[in-house]
Amino acid sequence: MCTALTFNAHDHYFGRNLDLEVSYGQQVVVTPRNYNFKFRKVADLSNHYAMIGVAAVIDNYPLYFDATNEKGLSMAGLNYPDNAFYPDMAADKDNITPFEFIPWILGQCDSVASARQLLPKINLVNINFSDQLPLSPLHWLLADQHEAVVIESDRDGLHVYDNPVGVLTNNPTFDKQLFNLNNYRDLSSANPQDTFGKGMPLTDYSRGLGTRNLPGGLDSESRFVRAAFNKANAVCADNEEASITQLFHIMHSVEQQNGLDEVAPGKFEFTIYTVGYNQDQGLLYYTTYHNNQINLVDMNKCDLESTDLCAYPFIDSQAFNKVN
Ligand SMILES: C[C@H](CCC(=O)NCCS(=O)(=O)O)[C@H]1CC[C@H]2[C@@H]3[C@H](O)C[C@@H]4C[C@H](O)CC[C@]4(C)[C@H]3C[C@H](O)[C@]12C
Repeated sequence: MCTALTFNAHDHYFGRNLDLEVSYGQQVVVTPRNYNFKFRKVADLSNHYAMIGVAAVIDNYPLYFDATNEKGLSMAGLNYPDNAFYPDMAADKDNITPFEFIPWILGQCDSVASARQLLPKINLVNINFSDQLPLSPLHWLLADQHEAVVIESDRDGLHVYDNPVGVLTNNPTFDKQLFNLNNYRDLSSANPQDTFGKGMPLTDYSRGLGTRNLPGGLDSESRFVRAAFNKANAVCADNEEASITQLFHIMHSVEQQNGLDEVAPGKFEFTIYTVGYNQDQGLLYYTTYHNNQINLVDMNKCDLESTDLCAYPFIDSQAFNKVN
């Protein structure tokens, strides 16, 4: 499972946890403006917006899991099993494969508003990257500094949902996830009033009672509610360090600890990495499961006019700050 969300604080931020039991050799990858993006069924994009993100690079092609472009538009693909449906070719549409979707949108759009112009023309066509890397059942969170949408390709077509909470996890469909928040309207960062009933005075015995019914599970509905609540109530000082620190606290509040989510006998899904993008400055911050230190990659330190990908392997081991 995975979680992605937007967070507005000192600047505008976009976070994503990748929860999985296997690695695809992903790394931080900057695609400069003149890298030639090949597409299976539409014309190449030889000049496009530069982007930074997490990708598996296969045959010099960046298979992005999540990314942000130089205009601050961010996008992440999250698992959407049993619901995602990718149709056959459609003659009257732009036939984009699911693995090309992030480059197609981030390469050409500077905002959600401009992506809204392209989305109705897109058919997410059922073409594999390769036999070894078959189609992934995904849905996507797409966000700029001002708004977020969720894109789901279901049996009945492509849905673009406005996302007022700026959060996405996995199943069920996004409209159901959003409706489910109504069941939690009593949650509060303040201790609740005693409304239990007459003749039964109850004690305010602990701080935090307003969050007692916040779901704690790792399932996708619980993480959706927890991420939405934690984000909506987050406070932090108005600077970059405090904003990034707070974003990573929110992301880690829905992370998967190794050992808690068994997906096959003796095999556990866990939060392999957490990324936090500063959308205004082209920065990618990350932690990995084995490295709590927040690491920073700045896309502007790569030659953004180049034709070649610029890749940085994850630093995936713990560095203790030795005090004595
Ligand atoms: C599985 C990943 C999503 C994380 C997630 O939601 N996991 C939870 C699993 S579950 O719900 O609990 O079953 C997704 C996110 C991005 C995906 C990758 C990207 O789409 C890029 C390529 C696309 C290729 O078609 C398949 C390999 C792949 C490299 C994908 C493998 C996998 O499907 C990834 C890594």
